[in-house]
Amino acid sequence: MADATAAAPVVEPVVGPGGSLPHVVVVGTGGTIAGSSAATTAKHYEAGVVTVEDLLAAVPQVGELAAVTCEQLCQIDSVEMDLPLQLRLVRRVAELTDREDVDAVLVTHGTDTLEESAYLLHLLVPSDKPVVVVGAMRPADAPGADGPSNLLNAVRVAAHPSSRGLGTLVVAGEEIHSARDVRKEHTSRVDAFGSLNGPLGEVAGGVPRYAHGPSRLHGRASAFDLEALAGLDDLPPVEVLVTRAGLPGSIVDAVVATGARGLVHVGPGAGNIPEGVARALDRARAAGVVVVRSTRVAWGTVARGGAVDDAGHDFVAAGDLGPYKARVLLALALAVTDDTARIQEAFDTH
Ligand SMILES: NC(=O)C[C@H](N)C(=O)O
Repeated sequence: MADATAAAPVVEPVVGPGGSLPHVVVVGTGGTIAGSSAATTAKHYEAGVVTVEDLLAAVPQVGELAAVTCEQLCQIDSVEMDLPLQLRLVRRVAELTDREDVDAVLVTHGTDTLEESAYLLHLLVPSDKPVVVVGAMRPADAPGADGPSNLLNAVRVAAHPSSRGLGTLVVAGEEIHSARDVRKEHTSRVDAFGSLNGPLGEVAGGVPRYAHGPSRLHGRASAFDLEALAGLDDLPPVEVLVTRAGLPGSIVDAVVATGARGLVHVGPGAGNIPEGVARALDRARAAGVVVVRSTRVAWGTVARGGAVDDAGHDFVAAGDLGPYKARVLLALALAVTDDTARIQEAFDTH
């Protein structure tokens, strides 16, 4: 299914003596959490097959925590996610959090690009209401499927008042990560996600417990205003270019020729750049392309003026933001400005 929107209550809430339960809207986008092994013989399983209503119906315990309604924004393997669809997701979540009768929004999403969609939500949704993104590593019909328990924990997080004001949260197993810091760091294990400085908190005894809050600006406090992007169906093109030993500068020129307005360079170590590539990146910069320097190393900071003279080249240093989130932030920044000082500030604070 490519694109459908439906809203129907699927889990009858059990209303306790204290009054009504929080209203959580679950927006389905597909992924392995909605995957099925029975749906294909050509590969291990097909992602994005089971509807979000059916996913929720398999976890009746959520009815004790929240009044849940569901809608299906799309039904895809998250490898197909792109910025136009991610913008649609952000706008839909913002509309929902704006509604008085909605207390929190939960997004089910494939894990492959979950961190990029979650980061865009984190930067743009102007609300203190909890926004939670959740996926799974095993398809819904696999033995030991992790989707149902992840979904239950995600509802626990979304429905709890202590989750307010923390931006977009990613629930993986018992862990609650900030969308800004989380990354998928394993191809197949159930505990596939991690954050440089650990999760914000965990679900223990059925309750979210936070050790600390998100480190950077998000939502209403971020420099980005969703309303200012009204009318934009896409963000400016930004490419990610990985340096390997002996990469010819002509590859950089070819990428620039595609019309890229921004380039995230993924270098070894602390974002190092070979001389020939640096000359090509200088040509790109002279042509108006904004160059962000990032690293192929899993974790750590690309410090401004560290491995490279960023001021001399007029490059932007990505800090500890990985290359794929750097692409998201640069695309968003380029929708507003070409000024590299302002873009560096955005990288330092978001
Ligand atoms: N575990 C997963 O969700 C992987 C799947 N390919 C997806 O991202 O949609």
